[in-house]
Order: sequence, then structure tokens, then C-alpha cells
Amino acid sequence: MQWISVTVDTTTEAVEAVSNLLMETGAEGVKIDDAADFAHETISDTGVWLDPDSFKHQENGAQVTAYFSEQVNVPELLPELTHRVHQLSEFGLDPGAGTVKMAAVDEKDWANTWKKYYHPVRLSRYLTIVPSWEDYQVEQQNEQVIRLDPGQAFGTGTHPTTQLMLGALETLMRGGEEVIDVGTGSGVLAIAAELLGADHILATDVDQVAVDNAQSNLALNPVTHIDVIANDLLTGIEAQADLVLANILAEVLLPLIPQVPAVLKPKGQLVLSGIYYDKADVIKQALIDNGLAVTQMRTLGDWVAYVAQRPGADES
Ligand SMILES: C[S@@+](CC[C@H](N)C(=O)[O-])C[C@H]1O[C@@H](n2cnc3c(N)ncnc32)[C@H](O)[C@@H]1O
Repeated sequence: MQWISVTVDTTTEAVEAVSNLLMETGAEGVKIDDAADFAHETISDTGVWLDPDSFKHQENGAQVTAYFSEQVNVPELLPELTHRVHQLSEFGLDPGAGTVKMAAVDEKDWANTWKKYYHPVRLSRYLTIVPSWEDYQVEQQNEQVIRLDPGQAFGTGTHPTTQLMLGALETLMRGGEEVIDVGTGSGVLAIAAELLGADHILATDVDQVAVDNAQSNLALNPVTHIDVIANDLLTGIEAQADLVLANILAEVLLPLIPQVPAVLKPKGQLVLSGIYYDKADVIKQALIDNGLAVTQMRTLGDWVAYVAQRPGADES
């Protein structure tokens, strides 16, 4: 079978939006090459610190490459895709050059592309992401392995916005929590939450492809306390949670924030990521305006994450 790749030249801030656009138009997976990920010393997929000057990488801006099966009429999609990439400027995102190029790829090459880029990554003190096809032996006591099959929904687990979420989760979780994971993508955060001791996780995504991908990824892991449903943000959700997680673009977090206090228990915490640094103040203000106290601000490269807490029952 032949695959078709579509490569968009864009900017760091638009990477996630462009990836979502490509997935929405039917891509089976996206690969991101982002110069910002190499602005400083970086960690290799085998966990070694690397000097970016010592290897070939994206030097400027970012490139998102999406893979479509031959059943999709990609040439017909290109004009609309190009238009939607340029339209991102209306949402305050700089699409950069926004050029869209198409090429044919063999299935063998496509599979190898994934295999070339995804190897086990020790992302945090306790969490290691392992692609479904790799054998992996834990290196440390207490190391938890998350097995993922990347290539469908967003969430190889290695994106800086996901790393920020996982790092925050490790500081917040004590065990026994009720968790809601909004925009679960590959299901990586829900799986991490169960491995770190959550009692139950409700994982949602507006995109059925992500819901299906998350469900397949759950089957790769020793998890039994996660329910995945298709849902728009927290609309209609009546659960009461100790933790709400959301790693989505700031534009989507803004309508989410006012929905959060109703599903958070007193002293419950909200963890938000996916915030490009120039949107951080707007998100912080929205948290405060909705009665949430900001308790942590975490950064990685140009990305920001916040932890915010609902006041206790006697404090509101
Ligand atoms: C950046 S990905 C995050 C995936 C994963 N949680 C992670 O941290 O790696 C954002 C996800 O949010 C989903 N999403 C976007 N808008 C949404 C909405 N209105 N309601 C629920 N999910 C949404 C997207 O489909 C996508 O899977």
C-alpha cells in the first residue's frame, strides 16, 4: 500500500494547531520537526543529553508532516488545507510560510519513519514511554512504563506539552484520586494517572479517532480503571474529580476553564498545558476570574503549564 505525506512549513506556536488540522482532514499520524525543541541541550531517545550542534535537526521554524492512506484524495484536500493553515492567523497564531507539499511514501518507509523517531524515552522520574513494538527492561525501581502505539492521535508522549503534564502529575498525585482527562489524544495522561495510583479516570476527546486510539493504547497497558468517551470539553459531565487534566491549545482551554469548578471537589486541582508562552497571562487571568488559585507555573522551552486549585469548602 502507498502512503501520501503532506508537509507543512510553519512556526513553533502553530505546530499543534497544524497537527490537529491535518488529523481532522484524515491523516493517520503526524511527525513534528520543531527547531524550538533543539534550542537548548536536548535529551535523546535513549535518555542521553545531546548538544544540538552535534547532530542534524530542524534549524528554523517547524515542519509538520502528516501521513494519509492512498484511499484519501489528498490532491483534492490541498487547497482547503492551505487555506485553513493561513487562516490560523485569525486565531492569533502565526502560521509562518504555511507552504503545503505532497509526496508519495511506501508503507515500508512510513512504518520505518515511525520506528526511526520513536524509541523508549524516560520522560520523568517515574514515567517511561515505550513504543508498542519495542522490548524494554526497566532501568530503575519504581519506573513505570507506558506503552503507546503512536501515529494516530496526538500523543507520542514526548511533546513538551505532554512532558509538562506528566511532570506536574508526578508532583500532585498521592494515590486514590478521581481524575478527568480532557482531550486524551493517545490516552497517555490517563494511563500515567492510573500507573501513579488514581482510582478512576474519565478520559474524553472530541475526536472519535483519538477515542479509538486511546482505547487501543489502554489495551497495551496494565490499566483497568479508565473509561474513554467522545465528548466536547466538560459539557454534560457530572463527575466530581480530585484532578482535571487538559493539554489543549489555549484557545480551547479558555472555554474549558469556566466549566471546571463545577466538576472539581473542594481543594481539587486543575492541570493545564498546551499554552504557548504568549498566551500564559490570558490563561492565568481566566483561572483567577473563575475562582481558582494558581499554585504552580511550569515551563519547558516556550511552553507553559499551570496547576490551579479550587478553594476548600470553608474558604469559598
Ligand atoms: C494536544 S492533544 C493532547 C493529547 C494528550 N492528552 C497529551 O497530553 O499528549 C489535544 C487533544 O485534545 C482534543 N480536543 C481538542 N478540542 C477538544 C474539545 N473541545 N473537547 C475535547 N477534546 C478536544 C484533540 O482531539 C486532541 O486529541
